Amino acid sequence: MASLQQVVEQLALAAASFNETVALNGTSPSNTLSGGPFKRLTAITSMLASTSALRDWAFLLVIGSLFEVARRGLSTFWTSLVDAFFITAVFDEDDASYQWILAWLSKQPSWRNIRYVTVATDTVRAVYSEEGYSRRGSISKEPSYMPAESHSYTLWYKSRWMTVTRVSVSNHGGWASKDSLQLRVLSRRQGILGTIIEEAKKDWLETQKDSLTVWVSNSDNVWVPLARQLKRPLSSIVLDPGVREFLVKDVKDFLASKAWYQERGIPFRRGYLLYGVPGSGKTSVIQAIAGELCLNVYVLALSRSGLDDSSLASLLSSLPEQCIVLMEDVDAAFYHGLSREPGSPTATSETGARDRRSSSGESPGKLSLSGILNAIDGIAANEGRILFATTNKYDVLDPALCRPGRMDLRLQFHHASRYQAREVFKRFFASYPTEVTGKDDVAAAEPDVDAPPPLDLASPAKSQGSSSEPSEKSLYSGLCHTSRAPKLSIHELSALADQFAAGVPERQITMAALQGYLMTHKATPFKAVADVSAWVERELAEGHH
Ligand SMILES: Nc1ncnc2c1ncn2[C@@H]1O[C@H](COP(=O)(O)OP(=O)(O)OP(=O)(O)O)[C@@H](O)[C@H]1O
Repeated sequence: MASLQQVVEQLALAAASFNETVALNGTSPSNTLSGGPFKRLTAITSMLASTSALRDWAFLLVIGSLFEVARRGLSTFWTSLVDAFFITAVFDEDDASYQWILAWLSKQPSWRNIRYVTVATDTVRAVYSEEGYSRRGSISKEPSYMPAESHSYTLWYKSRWMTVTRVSVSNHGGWASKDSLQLRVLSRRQGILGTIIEEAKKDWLETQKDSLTVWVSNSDNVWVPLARQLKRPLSSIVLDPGVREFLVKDVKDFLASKAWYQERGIPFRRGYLLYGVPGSGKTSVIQAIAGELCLNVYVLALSRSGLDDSSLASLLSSLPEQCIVLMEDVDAAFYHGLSREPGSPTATSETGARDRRSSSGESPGKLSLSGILNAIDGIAANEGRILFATTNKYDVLDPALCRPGRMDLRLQFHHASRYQAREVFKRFFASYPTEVTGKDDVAAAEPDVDAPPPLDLASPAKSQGSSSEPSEKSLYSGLCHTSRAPKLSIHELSALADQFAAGVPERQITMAALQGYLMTHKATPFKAVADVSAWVERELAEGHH
């Protein structure tokens, strides 16, 4: 060890005189090679190479190696100990089980006592308690507590000790990060994990019962949740008689027929093409069906730049077993210069589409028609999915896309019929929350506990004409419009709805436009009826339809 000390001293001396020489002479180190510092360096080198110094180096090496071996041994021992006594599970953010575990955690009594959390208020990540849904049916942004990043929590579950750690791993050079939850339960029985996951899934479904999650694919071609939406009641969709019921029955039948499909060797998939005028309810009916059947919606934008044949196939094959895939405006892909074969020149596009795209600076997609067709019904396409495609331009679509097996059911949506106009009016001004039920008067309607006492406008004689409607001033009285609007009996409502429908020409106005018009008369049904003809004239003159 003495020689080591000498080496250190020599090094210090050499460094000091080296600095001195450079500072005084302003010479570069190469100029000093023949001077004192060089001699000292030579002395150090020979000392380092001497037998005693080598012995000391070897000694240090052995000590260091022993320490490292001991450290690794301890770490392996700890890992085996943990493996022997703990069950460890990792839940990745990309997987549905991640959300289940978050929902489950929020319900654990010991979770309420944690003292360091990340607060989430966005509707996708946050795990809402039952109270998170306000009584009026909207998703309130109540904060929920998520595990903080890189922090470990200790919990007790069924008298078992467990830890929860949220880890965030960054990728793409730190631009993106991916979360995972690590659960470690002190137990030798693996069944405990199954119990937790079962319970977590149940809790999650419970929090989801009034809402559905909309997923989109991100630039990495991975499904990510975009939004949680309250379910839209099916009854809010007004189509011609029987159409809505037919569609829902068909989807339900499909979901219940897995064995039937298997027995006959038919791929268990079904595709629906809803086409027709914009604003006729295509998207709305899909949303309502998803809510009715508790299916999440996976939105696939074929015109998204960066989407190519292989990523489309992998996205469609990584869907959960029962879900709705929504390809909105499926014509957009064709319009934007879709090629028939991978790498071939555009075959189905309108002339000049590619030029338009390059001049607009849009990045060229590598999606081909055969890629889309393969993704929809190829060998890798997953089972049990329901595909809904919508378009306003049926003629642009390639017939191969529309054939049965890909689009099993094609449904055309039109401008509003008089029937639809009547029904949408009834829905708008019914003073009870559900569908028009045939109840005779408002007294039979369910009481609205939040509303102030109803206005006394029930008598038809009194309610004729604008005098029965709330005055202009009352429109801004601060009451919600449902309490400002006159409470109409079922007979009054029917009569008004008939008058309204008579003012709407058959199949010339869209449902969206009708809805927009009624929105401007939320509290004034009589005025809505009185002004409808004039409004229709204006709409048609302006060529909106
Ligand atoms: N049949 C309908 N019943 C009830 N509401 C409707 C109906 N059609 C349209 N609406 C209303 O009009 C608006 C637009 O409807 P939606 O987006 O479903 O139409 P769309 O046919 O999908 O239009 P686009 O082709 O432009 O996407 C929504 O707010 C919806 O509530």
